Amino acid sequence: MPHIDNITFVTGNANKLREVQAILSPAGINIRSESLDLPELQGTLTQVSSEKARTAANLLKCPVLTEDTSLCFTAMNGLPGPYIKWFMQGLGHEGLNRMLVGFDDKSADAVCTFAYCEPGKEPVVFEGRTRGKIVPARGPTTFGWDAVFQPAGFEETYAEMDKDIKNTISHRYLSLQKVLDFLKA
Ligand SMILES: O=c1nc[nH]c2c1ncn2[C@H]1C[C@H](O)[C@@H](COP(=O)(O)OP(=O)(O)OP(=O)(O)O)O1
Ligand SMILES: [Mg+2]
Repeated sequence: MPHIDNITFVTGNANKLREVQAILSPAGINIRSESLDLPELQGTLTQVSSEKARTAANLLKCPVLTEDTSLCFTAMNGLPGPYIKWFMQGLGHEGLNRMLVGFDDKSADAVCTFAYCEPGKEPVVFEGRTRGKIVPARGPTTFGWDAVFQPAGFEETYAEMDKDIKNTISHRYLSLQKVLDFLKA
């Protein structure tokens, strides 16, 4: 099992990379990274994520970490899920809210699915989930759907929160803790 310093985190999303670095830095970890927008298969959260890692490991020929992020509306049986990127791009914050007009249940799960893979081996998947609800956009609109997701137990959206708070309760934080436990074991 390689040390985390010898694993490359592959993502095309600079905001994700920034958060991963911020979550890992208190532990003194400085992860390598590679900016690549990998092709993504359709399927369950686990399938999308593990195939992304397999592709990255085969491309870069080294141990990799990738992650896929989903936003799962309870009223829609978990959709848009891993397809949130395209819904966000096509509909924007207002459209995401409009999707839930007609449903009383505005709850949603933010899910981060990390996958670790060594070339030629099977990917290992780690899931982190933060429960919350979809609200009209509040706060800076710098990162994806942060402005419309209000985590349960908080009055602020992810976008309004201090980054230090988001990074200790987020789907990404929870998933990354599982990755660290796996790498330590
Ligand atoms: O904490 C987050 N807060 C708000 N929005 C977020 C978050 N994390 C990902 N996002 C957005 C980015 C993309 O629109 C979609 C996930 O798609 P996803 O394929 O995982 O991300 P991506 O294509 O931007 O980067 P990557 O190269 O790692 O696949 O949700
Ligand atoms: Mg992607």
